Amino acid sequence: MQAKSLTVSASLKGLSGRTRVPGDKSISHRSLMLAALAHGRTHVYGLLEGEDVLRTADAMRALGATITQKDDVWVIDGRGVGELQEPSDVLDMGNSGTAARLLSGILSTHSIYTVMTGDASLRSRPMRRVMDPLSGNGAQFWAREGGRLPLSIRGTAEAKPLEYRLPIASAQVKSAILLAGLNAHGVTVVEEPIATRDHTENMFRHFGVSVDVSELEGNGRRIALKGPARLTARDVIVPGDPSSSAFPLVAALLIPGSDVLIENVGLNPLRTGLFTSLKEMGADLTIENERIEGGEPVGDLHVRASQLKGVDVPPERAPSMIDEYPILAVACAFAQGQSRLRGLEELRVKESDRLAATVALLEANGASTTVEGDDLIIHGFQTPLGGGEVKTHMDHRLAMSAIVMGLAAQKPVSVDDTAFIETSFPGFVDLMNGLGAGIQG
Ligand SMILES: O=C(O)C1=C[C@@H](OP(=O)(O)O)[C@@H](O)[C@H](O)C1
Ligand SMILES: C=C(OP(=O)(O)O)C(=O)O
Repeated sequence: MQAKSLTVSASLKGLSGRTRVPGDKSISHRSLMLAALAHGRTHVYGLLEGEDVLRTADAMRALGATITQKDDVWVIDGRGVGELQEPSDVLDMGNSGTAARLLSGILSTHSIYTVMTGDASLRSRPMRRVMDPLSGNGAQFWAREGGRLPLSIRGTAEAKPLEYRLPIASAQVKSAILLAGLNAHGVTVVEEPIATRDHTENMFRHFGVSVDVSELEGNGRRIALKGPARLTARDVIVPGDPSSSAFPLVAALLIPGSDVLIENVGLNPLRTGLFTSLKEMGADLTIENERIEGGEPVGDLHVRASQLKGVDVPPERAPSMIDEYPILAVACAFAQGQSRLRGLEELRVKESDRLAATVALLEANGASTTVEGDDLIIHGFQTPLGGGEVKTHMDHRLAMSAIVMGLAAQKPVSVDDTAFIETSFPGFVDLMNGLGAGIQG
């Protein structure tokens, strides 16, 4: 991707109007993968056409599914579980951890040989978290030192069902094992000590696969499914991505005079930790027009500029807002008093080391932070100076967080590379300018 730097100055007026963010990234990846594994034709409405999801679409095509696009409807003719074809070339998953990890699960129970790679960021991310458990079903994996891509997989059609307790809270690992279970012979069981986003489980049911979910002590879950399973094509409506809504939402909270409505945002309770945390900070945020669409709760977020106060976010909330910490940290920098964001160890293995990069973003702009173990402490400043140069390390969420910092800080913020915003939020700058942000360039 060609680097694209940007310097962002304070918005001269409050943000206002109505807007819609692009489709949910997690649901978009899964809709393409499940549709490719289903019998029949699936239409997907509202698919996120971001680079990460386009990589999944290319991979599913290379594996034999027919995928076409007509206006904003995606049409997928599936092949059935166990029927994916061996691709003739390497699969390039770009910047997407979700694509690489979920696909590893699917490929482990197909008797084909595949090689997966990605960009420099993805090639630095850990894959052992899926390779190790998936090897238990009889598949073979080869990766670089440290379990890094490129990764080769020799899958098996005689897969044993896995029983696995997640050592980390990760919806990607859970989903990889469940996807492998679709073509294993017997009952696959995953236990998670803390519930993570359940889009895979919900979408399995939508495609006609029965999934048994029971609550475990604390906030955990046990998920079981019997293979081999048959998926029947079903149309999918993708809601707006709550993780993308976070950026215009926090910008509107921080820019004085703002009043914005973000319509049609997914409100799955395992994704809404940011909204809870912002409300605890005193955000004027209300959810309107709540309804169920395509099997997921959705609603409109009405947000007005607010003076925020510091917050203490407990570690058990992390899975429900895991991608929102950089932008929450920006909000905390503008709050009155101290904030403590707890249990952030997983941030170190995202597109970048997001804990280190978030600290650098805040410090470069005059906010003061401390890291204690896996906790990030932010000493609120009301209106940080800005004026910093932010390095985004191929990480879309850092780029958008830095832009929001620039829109609300006293001095312009320069961002080394905003190109990776295309992975999850195409049209981000235009959308913000449509609300009056006045971002130049
Ligand atoms: O399952 C998913 O769609 C995702 C799970 C999360 O990753 P982890 O499972 O690594 O926490 C999240 O960070 C990612 O953006 C999307
Ligand atoms: C962590 C993220 O995505 P992925 O793991 O799919 O690269 C993200 O979108 O913030």
